[in-house]
Amino acid sequence: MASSQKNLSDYSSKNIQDISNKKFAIVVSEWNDEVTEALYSGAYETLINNGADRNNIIRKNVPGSFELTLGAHWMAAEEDIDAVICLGCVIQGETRHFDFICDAVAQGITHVNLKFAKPVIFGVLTTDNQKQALDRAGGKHGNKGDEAAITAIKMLGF
Ligand SMILES: Nc1c(NC[C@H](O)[C@H](O)[C@H](O)CO)[nH]c(=O)[nH]c1=O
Ligand SMILES: CC(=O)[C@@H](O)COP(=O)(O)O
Repeated sequence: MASSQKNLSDYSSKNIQDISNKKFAIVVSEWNDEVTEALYSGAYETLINNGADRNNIIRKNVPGSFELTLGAHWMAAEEDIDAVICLGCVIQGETRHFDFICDAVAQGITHVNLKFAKPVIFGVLTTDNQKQALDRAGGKHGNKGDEAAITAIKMLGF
């Protein structure tokens, strides 16, 4: 279902467990930072609004989305981290570089989930242009950062 049919910020708070003692790492790509900062704000506020302690939210930056995998690996390896949220924005350019980055990040983050058996959330926008990205970073289609945070919370209640 396209984001135009299901707002990224619409979620049910039913079955949300107590996360006051859960520790979250948010790894944020610096590429397209107008978008990724909006994603971070959404994720952070959604964690707080659902009961997370602000002292239990750690932010780490990486240069680009390709580096999200290693950043997520380092954070997931920390014993006291319960979940990792990866936030990035990959926008199509003139070449196939977009395809390689998107595939590498999706595969890489999947691997970190399985290696550490911890929720490592793929909060990465992969868009044709900046407008699509802004629409999904607090615009008309909601905020993928909200979605990523709720996904982390729900996985902790698995
Ligand atoms: N073009 C985008 C990039 N490119 C940079 C890569 O993510 C990576 O940092 C570089 O290849 C060095 O390893 N990154 C994004 O996050 N978004 C883009 O649109
Ligand atoms: C996703 C990218 O790496 C892309 O923005 C780079 O642009 P280009 O494909 O024009 O080199």
